[in-house]
Amino acid sequence: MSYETKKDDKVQVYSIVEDCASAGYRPIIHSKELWETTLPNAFTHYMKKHRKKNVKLSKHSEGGMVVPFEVRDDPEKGRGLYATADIPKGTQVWTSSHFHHFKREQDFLAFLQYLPHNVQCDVILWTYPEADSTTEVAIPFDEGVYMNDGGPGSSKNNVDSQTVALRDIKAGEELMQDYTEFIDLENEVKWFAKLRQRAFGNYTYTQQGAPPNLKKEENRPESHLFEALLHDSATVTGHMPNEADLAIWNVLFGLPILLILCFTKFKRGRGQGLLIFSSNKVHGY
Ligand SMILES: C[S@@+](CC[C@H](N)C(=O)[O-])C[C@H]1O[C@@H](n2cnc3c(N)ncnc32)[C@H](O)[C@@H]1O
Repeated sequence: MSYETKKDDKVQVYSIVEDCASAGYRPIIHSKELWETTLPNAFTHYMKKHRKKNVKLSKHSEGGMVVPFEVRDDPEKGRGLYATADIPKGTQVWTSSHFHHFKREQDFLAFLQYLPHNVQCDVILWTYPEADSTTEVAIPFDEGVYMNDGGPGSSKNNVDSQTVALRDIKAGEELMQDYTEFIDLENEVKWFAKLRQRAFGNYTYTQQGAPPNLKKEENRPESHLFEALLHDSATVTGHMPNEADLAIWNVLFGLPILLILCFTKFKRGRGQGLLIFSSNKVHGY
């Protein structure tokens, strides 16, 4: 869908998704490719073309989550971060080497242009308004974006606003923050609130809770096979199904089926084509 905004009194039209909550957006557990390639590439393209600057982004290995963790999909909260080892109180759990800020709507929209729609929805979900600014929003390009909110003042919060463990955290516990410590719910960045509203309707940070398609499996219309893969094998970091895994699945299962179908079709036909030719050879014609 198109999204119009004004820059220097000229109307600019961007192709930005506006209907993530209803249009079948699938919140998948992403492979490392998203953090290491897709998002950095989109950002460097945007900087080069729109800000006329070349940027050199820090390597993914230089920051982000710095404790052992896995990403799991919770039916209520969507994706979340879980400790896979005990974390002592006072440990830094995340560092901010991949943090990006956008002050202007047109910059954020220009950046989104370089992303597929599904990822645009994720980026809009993960971006948040800076607490001490009325114009600026921020997003890290790493798995830190999966950290959920434990609620204001709740004992579920075990990570503080500086991303330090507030108490000893046991392996298996979800890592949670109090969003109100770094998001100013009273003074949301207006241009971003509008964009988020267009993408997710009324499901905002102020109404705690995930958008319906984050919450319920049955609202995710696409492939059950992929969903099953996510749940069965994707919870441990480093063992998530990525594009390469899916390509192997396609070759393993798709190719034999395709060959059988082609073979049957050609055999019923007039005996032409590569498959019959090789089958002729096999049978010694
Ligand atoms: C930074 S993202 C966190 C990761 C997110 N769960 C996901 O699947 O990508 C923030 C969004 O997660 C959801 N969320 C965070 N904490 C939640 C909670 N305690 N209960 C329900 N939804 C929550 C809300 O939709 C929020 O806007």
